[in-house]
Amino acid sequence: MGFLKFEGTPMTWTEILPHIHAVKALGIQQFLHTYKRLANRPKDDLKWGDEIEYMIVRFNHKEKKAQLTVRAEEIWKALQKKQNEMNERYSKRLQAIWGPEYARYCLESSPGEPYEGSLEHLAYVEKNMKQRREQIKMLYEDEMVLSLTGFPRLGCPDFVYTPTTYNQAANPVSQSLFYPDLFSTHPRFPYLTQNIRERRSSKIEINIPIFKDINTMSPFVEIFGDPESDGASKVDHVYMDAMGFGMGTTCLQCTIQASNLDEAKLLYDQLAPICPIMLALSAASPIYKGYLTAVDTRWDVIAASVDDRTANERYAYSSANIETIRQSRFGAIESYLSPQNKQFNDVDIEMDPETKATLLNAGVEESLANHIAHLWIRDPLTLFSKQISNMTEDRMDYFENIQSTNWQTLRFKPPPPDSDIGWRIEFRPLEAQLTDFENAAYVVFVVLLSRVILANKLDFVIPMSYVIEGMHRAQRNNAAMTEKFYFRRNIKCFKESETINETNATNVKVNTNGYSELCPQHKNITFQYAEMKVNAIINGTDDFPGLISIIHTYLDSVKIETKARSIINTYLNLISKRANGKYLTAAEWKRQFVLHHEEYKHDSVVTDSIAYDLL
Ligand SMILES: Nc1ncnc2c1ncn2[C@@H]1O[C@H](COP(=O)(O)OP(=O)(O)OP(=O)(O)O)[C@@H](O)[C@H]1O
Ligand SMILES: N[C@@H](CCC(=O)O)C(=O)O
Ligand SMILES: N[C@@H](CS)C(=O)O
Repeated sequence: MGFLKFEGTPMTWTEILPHIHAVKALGIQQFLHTYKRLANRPKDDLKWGDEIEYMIVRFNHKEKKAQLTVRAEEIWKALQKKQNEMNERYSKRLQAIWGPEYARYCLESSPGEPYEGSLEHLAYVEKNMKQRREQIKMLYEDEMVLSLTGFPRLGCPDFVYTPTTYNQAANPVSQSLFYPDLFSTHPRFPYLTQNIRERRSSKIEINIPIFKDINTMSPFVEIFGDPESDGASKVDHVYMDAMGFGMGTTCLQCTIQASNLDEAKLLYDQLAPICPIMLALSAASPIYKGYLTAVDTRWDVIAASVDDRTANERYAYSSANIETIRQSRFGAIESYLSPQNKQFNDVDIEMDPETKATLLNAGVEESLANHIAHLWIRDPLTLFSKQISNMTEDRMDYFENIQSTNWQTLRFKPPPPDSDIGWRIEFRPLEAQLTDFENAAYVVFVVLLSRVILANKLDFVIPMSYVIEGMHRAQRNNAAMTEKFYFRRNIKCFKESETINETNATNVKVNTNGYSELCPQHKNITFQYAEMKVNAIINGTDDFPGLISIIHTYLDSVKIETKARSIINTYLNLISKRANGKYLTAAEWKRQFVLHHEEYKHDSVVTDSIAYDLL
C-alpha cells in the first residue's frame, strides 16, 4: 500500500502540471531535512515485518464459477473496528494492521507491530499470518480470502461479482475494454489510474506472450473492434489495457530496519542480486485474462500497467537523452547505494540533474544522490489541493509522493517524521503464496538471509546489469528450474564503507566468459561470478556453499530455542526443495493443474470452470 495521506481534493494531470517542479524541489528539501537530522543516528534496533495482499473470491458452486467480490472495503472497515476492540484486550503481537489496496477486491495486512531482533520472532510469523486470515470471519459462506498473486480470469466477462451490474464498456477512468473502474475508494487509486493514462496520452498497453499449446490459435490474434486496442495488441500475446491488470494483482513484501544509514545502504546492495532468485522461486502467476502465458510472474505485467512514460520517453531511448527513459516506474532497481559498490554500477541510469546537484551540494554521498536523482526523473502522479499551501520542509509528503510511485524491487526507506522508526529496506519482488506456511517461509528466508549477510559480511554484489538480466530470466516459465542467473562465487568479503579508497573505484569490466576483471578494493582476492541455476545458489555445489547451508551454519552458531529452530528448519526445507525441484513453484503447480484438467482443450484457455476448480 502506498502513501495514503491526503488533504483537500485530488488533482487531475492537467492541474498537477504547473506544480511538478515545486513538488520535486520541496520533496528533495524534505529528504535533506531528514537526512541532516538522522544520517548519523547511531544504532536502531533490528526490526522487521511482512505484508500480505489478498483477494476476496466468491464461489458460485452451482455454476462452477469463481469471481472476485468488491466487498474488501466493507470487510476492511469491519476488521478495523474489531482491531480497535482487540487493542484493549490483546498484545499487539497477536494483532494485525489492515489496509486497502488498489482494487475493491483486495486487502492488505501486516502484523500488529514489527518483529524484533530475537531469532525466536521468526517462528511467530506463520502463527500471526494465520491469525490474520482467521480474523476475516465476516466473510459470507461462499467467499474465501486467497493470497493468489494473480486471479486467473482477471478481465474476462463477469470476473467481478458486484451487487449491481456494471457497464463493462464504460470505464471513464481507465477506459479499459475489460477491467472495470473498481478502485478502492481512497482517491490515490483512481487518480493514479487516470493521471498515468493522461501523462502517457494513451491507454495502458500490456502484451504478455501466450503459452503456445498444440491447439492454441496460431497466430494468436485478439480483435476488439476498438482502434486503440487493436493497434496496441500484439500477435501471439495476451493484451490488457488497464492499470488494474497489474496493480490488481497481489504480492508478499517484507521490510527490514537497519541499525543505521550505512547498514541500510549495504543491505540494499546485498539484497539486490537476491531479488531475481526470489522472484523465480516465488513465481505464482502464469495465467492472465483467462489464458496460460509464457511467463510465471506478475512483474512485467505490473511494470506495463503503471507505465506513465510518453511515447517519446518509451521508444526513443538513448543514454545521452534525458527525455527518454529505459523502464517503467515499476521495475528493477538500477544502481547500488554504497560507495564501495560504485564500480558495479554499470547501468547508465537517467538522473534529474538539478536534484543530483542539490543533493551533492548538501553533502549527500554520490551513490545515494544518484539513486534519489534517478527516482526524481519521475513526475508526481497525485496531488491534493490543500497540500500545496500546507507543505513544509519538515514533512515528508512530497518526498513520499515520488518515492512511493517508484515501485522497484527494493525500496530504500528513510525514517518518517515524528516517529522513532529508522532507515529501512523493503524487499518487494516476492509473489504471494497460497498458504501462510509458504508465505512465512519466504519472509523468514529473506529476513534470516539479511541477518547472515550482516553477521558474516557476505558479499553478493555483481554488476548491476547482470542483476537486471536476472529479473528478465526470473519471469520465464519455470525459471527456478530451467534458467541460470549470474551469481557471485566468492561471497565472503564485503568491505565496510570507511575502508574504501574511492579513487580506486572505476567501472567494472566484464570479460566474455562472465568473470569480473576488476576489483580494485580486493586486489589480492580473485572473486568471480558465474551463471548458476537456482538450485546451485540455494542448495550449493562442490565449489559453492549454497545459501541454505550458510544460514544453517549461522543458526548453529547462535543461541536459539529448539522449537523455534525446528519451525525455521521447515521453512528452509521448503525453499530448498522448491529450488531443487522436489516441490513445484506455485506458478508451475497452477500451470500443471490447468494442463491436466479434464476440460482443458490444449488451447491455452483457462475457462471459468477450470479456474473455479483451481481456486
Ligand atoms: N520500524 C520498523 N522496522 C521495520 N519494519 C517495520 C517497522 N515499522 C513497521 N514495519 C513493517 O513494515 C511493513 C509496512 O511498512 P509501511 O507501513 O512503511 O508500508 P507501506 O505503507 O505499505 O509502504 P510501501 O508502500 O513502501 O509498501 C510492515 O510489515 C510493518 O510490520
Ligand atoms: N501489488 C503490488 C505492490 C503494491 C504496492 O506497492 O503496495 C505488487 O504486487 O507488487
Ligand atoms: N498499492 C500501490 C499500488 S497502487 C500503491 O499505492 O502504491
